[in-house]
Amino acid sequence: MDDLCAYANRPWAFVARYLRRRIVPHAAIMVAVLGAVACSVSTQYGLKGVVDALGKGPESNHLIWPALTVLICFIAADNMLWRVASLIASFTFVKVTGDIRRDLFQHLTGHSPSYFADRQPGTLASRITATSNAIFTAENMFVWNVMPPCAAAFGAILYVGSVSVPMALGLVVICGGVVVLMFRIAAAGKPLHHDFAEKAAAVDGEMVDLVSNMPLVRAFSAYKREFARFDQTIGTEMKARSRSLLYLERLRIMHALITVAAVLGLLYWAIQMWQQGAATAGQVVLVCTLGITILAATRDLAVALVDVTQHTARLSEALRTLLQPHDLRDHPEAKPLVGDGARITFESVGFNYPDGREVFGEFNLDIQPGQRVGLVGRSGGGKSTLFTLLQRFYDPQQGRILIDGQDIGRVTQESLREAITVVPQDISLFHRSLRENIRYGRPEATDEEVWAAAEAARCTDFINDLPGGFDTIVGDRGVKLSGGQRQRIAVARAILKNSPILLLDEATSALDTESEEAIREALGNLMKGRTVIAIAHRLSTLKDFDRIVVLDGGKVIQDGSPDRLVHLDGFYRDLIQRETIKLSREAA
Ligand SMILES: Nc1ncnc2c1ncn2[C@@H]1O[C@H](COP(=O)(O)OP(=O)(O)OP(=O)(O)O)[C@@H](O)[C@H]1O
Repeated sequence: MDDLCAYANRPWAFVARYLRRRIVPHAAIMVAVLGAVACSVSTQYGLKGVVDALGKGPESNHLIWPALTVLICFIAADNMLWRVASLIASFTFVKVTGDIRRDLFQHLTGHSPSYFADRQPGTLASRITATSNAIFTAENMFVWNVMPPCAAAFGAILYVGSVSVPMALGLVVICGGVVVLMFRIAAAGKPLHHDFAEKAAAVDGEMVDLVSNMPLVRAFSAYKREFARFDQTIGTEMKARSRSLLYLERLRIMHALITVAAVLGLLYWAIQMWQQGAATAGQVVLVCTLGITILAATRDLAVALVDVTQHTARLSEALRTLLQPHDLRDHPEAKPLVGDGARITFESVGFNYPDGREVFGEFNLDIQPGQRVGLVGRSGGGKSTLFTLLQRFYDPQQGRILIDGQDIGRVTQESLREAITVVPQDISLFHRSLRENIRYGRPEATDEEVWAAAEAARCTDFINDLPGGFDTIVGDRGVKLSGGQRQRIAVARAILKNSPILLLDEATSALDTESEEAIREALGNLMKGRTVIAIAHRLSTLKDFDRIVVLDGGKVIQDGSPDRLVHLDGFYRDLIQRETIKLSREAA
């Protein structure tokens, strides 16, 4: 796939890319439509033949039947060609929408967390749909509403030329002038259409944000507040939409006035020619019907043109947002990471978030293969940032991060992510079955392997109690499971992934003793034989580690084995004392 970002500001080139991919059916549609239009315009010429034959009186019977046959053939071919075109279009246009959605979705998944942090997920999803819908509508409009009137007007002008060349030339000038004028006025309305496109995307984003936070809205009884806020967002979008539509309507009215005047002029001219004996009655009828064709054609063209302008605005807005370059790309010479025990080294790392907030100045940390390191420290100390840097969600501005001696900025992102498993605090589960959620760790795992991972993660007891067992659907983000159960599913998924490095962000929420015991055992199984860095909150977890690192303000302020640190004044001893007091209070 060529780089989609090149199309961020070229909506028409983007559309052309997908037309080229399916060039043969598109060409077939065009040929069929143009053929149908030619037949449709020729129908009026056939009608002229019939009128002229009738004008010669009842004795010209031999002229009427051939003229009628020609007319009927044109009508039949016209209808048949339309059906052929619409049959091919019904699968070609749909396939184009599939191609577009697939490519945009693939590009979207390559963005870094900072891209997603700055945007609402709902607006991104809706922009993908809006883009494919806009192109689907534009394709349909072009083929059914723009091309036929243009071709019909062209054919009609040719036939008018057969009656009077100056009349046909006059029509060319008028039609050309009208189209140029419409284009220019339509282009001037672009800011209004762009404004509407942005507001429409905001409504989608707000709606998804609201739906995904429904439990929060319910808990705070915030329906009225949220409804008022949503009402306001919709109100703003409706105003923008009305402004955009009114502009288009003004354009149509202006067009209607010009074309009515032009056709009246044409008729007057034809009647004058008839009065002077320079045209037959059939030719006057021909000019009359062709004039109406041209009127209808330029009106349809104008309507389609302005609608396409509005769709183009939505398309450009969506492409500008979606097709931003990926800020984390593989280095041109990136090689897959070669595992060798999983030693992790932070070497003079300096890092600021994109908003300029500095987290690490000159950070150094060396973790030996197979070592279990507990990260502790005050909130905001940089523990989670250390995880994001190790997964290369951001690149440090200074220094290097190495795994087994290889700079993570120089290895492929895929091999890096394969080497690291993360069990986050906020567990994400898909709205799929338990089996699929666990198997997510390794899609090719057999049922037996999935079950063994579930057993090692102490999941099987509760899975057996569920009505659907392993095939139970866990609900949106796993709402049908308890916090402890969700964690154990995440552990099973991580066991199945079986990567040499484990990053663990321990949940802070209190668990009952039984759950805590089950999770401790599950984590114990998961940590075996891996290099582990865990953001740890519980005393029971910390005692299993080889080393504790205390982070504060992006610096290591304590580093050593739990046994050593417990005897030194400092954050770790305070933490142990605080938790011991808490536990003894709870026991009392
Ligand atoms: N995406 C982000 N953009 C900008 N600043 C951020 C971002 N994420 C974190 N920060 C800032 O970076 C600093 C370190 O945050 P980090 O989440 O690493 O701390 P932490 O030690 O994990 O805290 P906690 O224990 O509360 O989770 C904080 O000041 C935080 O506000």
